Amino acid sequence: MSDAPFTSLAGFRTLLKSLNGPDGAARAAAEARNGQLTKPPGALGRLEDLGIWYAGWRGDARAQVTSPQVIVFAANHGVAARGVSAFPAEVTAQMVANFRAGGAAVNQLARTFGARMDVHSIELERPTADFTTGPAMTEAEVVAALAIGWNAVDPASDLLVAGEMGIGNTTSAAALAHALFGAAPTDWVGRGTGVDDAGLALKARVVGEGLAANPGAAHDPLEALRCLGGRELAAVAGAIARARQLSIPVVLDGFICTSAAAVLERAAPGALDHAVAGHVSAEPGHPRLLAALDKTPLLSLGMRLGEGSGAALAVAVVQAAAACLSGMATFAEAGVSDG
Ligand SMILES: O=C(O)c1ccc[n+]([C@@H]2O[C@H](COP(=O)([O-])O)[C@@H](O)[C@H]2O)c1
Ligand SMILES: Cc1cc2nc[nH]c2cc1C
Repeated sequence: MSDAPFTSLAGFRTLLKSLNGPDGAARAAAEARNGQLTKPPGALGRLEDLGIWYAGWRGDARAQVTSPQVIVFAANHGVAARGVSAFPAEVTAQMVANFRAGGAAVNQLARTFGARMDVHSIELERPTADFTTGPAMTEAEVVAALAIGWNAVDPASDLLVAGEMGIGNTTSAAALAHALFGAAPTDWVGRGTGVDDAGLALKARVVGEGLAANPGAAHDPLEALRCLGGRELAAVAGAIARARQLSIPVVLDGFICTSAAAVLERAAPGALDHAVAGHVSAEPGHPRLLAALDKTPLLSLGMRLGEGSGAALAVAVVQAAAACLSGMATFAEAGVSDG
């Protein structure tokens, strides 16, 4: 645990502008090693780029993924009272209990790939304000949530998944994406947990109302997070920023996680260079968001659960990429004739 080195959005913005890059020497060594491994050049496809990317950020040409961390941040949204979800807001707290008991999908995925899992429930009894009537959070509230995410990252971990749980948060994520990237509200809304056609139309109206009620959100990504986001989205953003400071690569999850991450990239271009898209969600705004961020997902399995599940599954792909790059023999070592 650490005390977050910011106490205001201005402080967080300053920090984002001074982020570290990957280790160029380790990356170059990984590239050179990849070129000598016992396979035709490029035969491991994207796994090769992924392994080199991971090695560069870890500062070790033979880095392996041995201590991944999955964190699930949960919070409640005032906008849920507008009827934008197929499920009642109580489900957020009920799912937190399920995460803690080990019964959710993400628990099984984290365990399958040897990841530590932590759950941070953020003031569930105090939902954010309904963003169609004004800002969802005060500056103190959004900074506190960013700090919860920042402090949740284990410095000893070597890969991070920041998941989320919050009934109503696909509407918040759509509003955030709309503020960050423009386009129409209908381009960003989807069925979330399963709303019907009327629910989908309501979500688009609510997103439009959110921008109208918070005009400053369109001009400043961190202000967009404060006005349209939620505590779990801010915590996801804080955790991803902290991972960057610790040189811990990140696997992004679905639509909500990616919208929170997008705040960082819009506030400081390059702020997501240490992150890969774990999967593309069935939520229709997600492929659009990934395209805007120039990220190609590792997996496309039609998942739309959130809670870090798609990213936890993609941890296996990053583990595999790092294992090949670090563990394979070179042509010289194996006595295999090269081409
Ligand atoms: O990750 C995704 O792309 C995703 C897509 C749809 C729904 N979810 C999850 O479902 C919840 C939000 O859905 P909703 O309908 O309440 O806005 C929240 O807990 C998310 O984790 C997540
Ligand atoms: C049951 C349920 C589980 C979830 N996990 C993440 N978001 C969720 C939303 C619902 C409704």
